[in-house]
Amino acid sequence: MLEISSLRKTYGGQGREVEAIGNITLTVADGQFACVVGPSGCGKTTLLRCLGGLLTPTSGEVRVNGQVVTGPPDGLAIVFQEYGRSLFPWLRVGENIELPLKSKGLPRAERQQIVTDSLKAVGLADAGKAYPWQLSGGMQQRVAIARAIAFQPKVMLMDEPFAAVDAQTRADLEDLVRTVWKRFGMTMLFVTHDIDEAVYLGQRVVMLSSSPTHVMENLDIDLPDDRDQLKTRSDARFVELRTHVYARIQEAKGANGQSPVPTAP
Ligand SMILES: Nc1ncnc2c1ncn2[C@@H]1O[C@H](COP(=O)(O)OP(=O)(O)OP(=O)(O)O)[C@@H](O)[C@H]1O
Repeated sequence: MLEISSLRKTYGGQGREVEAIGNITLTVADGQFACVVGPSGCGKTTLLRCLGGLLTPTSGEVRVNGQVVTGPPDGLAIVFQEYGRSLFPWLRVGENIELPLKSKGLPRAERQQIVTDSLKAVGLADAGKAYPWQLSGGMQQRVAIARAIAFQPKVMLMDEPFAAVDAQTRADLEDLVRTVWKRFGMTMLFVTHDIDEAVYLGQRVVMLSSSPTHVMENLDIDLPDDRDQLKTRSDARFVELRTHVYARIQEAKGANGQSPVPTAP
């Protein structure tokens, strides 16, 4: 469970203060898949960093599984956009996944089993001995997801994880994330720029306003649970939902003086 209460975050320094988050209140229930969208610079990454205990809120409170976040919380994993920077190039894929497990104090045999299972879960059963740089971008992001799964998190945060991969790989990874979420039942908060991706993946889409950032709308995604890249995306309800989200984000951009895209989606 994620509970964000009146969260405000400003960055300061050298006489210039930036209000990254104005006032966000948001709850994500256990096991829910929520996607967050909003105009560029509205504080999505800042929000995830506060949840992950990597940044201290200026005011307000963030709780993960009932505990106030004051540092990286137990049972929480984050997958970042820059897989190239999040994997250690001098460690093999299996060692990358095993590393955080060492801090859990698990015996070696158990760690190895978890590494094998996690790689299998992301379709990379044979990649354990490779180095990350020997793999494609999409495969490296699978490794980053495998590492997060291996940690058996109750909560998974994903920050634009597929922004740097090609469209076909992106579609495969989206389906992988849905499969992993269903299999492991974690609470998922997924930040994306891509409105279609948010509607395709989520049970709910949280729309953030532009600065001063607040939750503009919480939209339930009432699409069937079984999602399919072709069928779901051509479903009339999918088109309706993504059009609604698109219009709201354009509105938010307009309100902030950013020029909205002139044509309808
Ligand atoms: N370390 C920092 N120091 C100062 N300002 C920062 C810092 N990090 C982010 N900001 C500012 O805070 C605001 C929110 O940034 P953030 O990266 O959280 O937004 P975002 O919604 O994730 O952006 P995007 O959609 O473009 O990735 C921006 O104005 C940004 O310039």
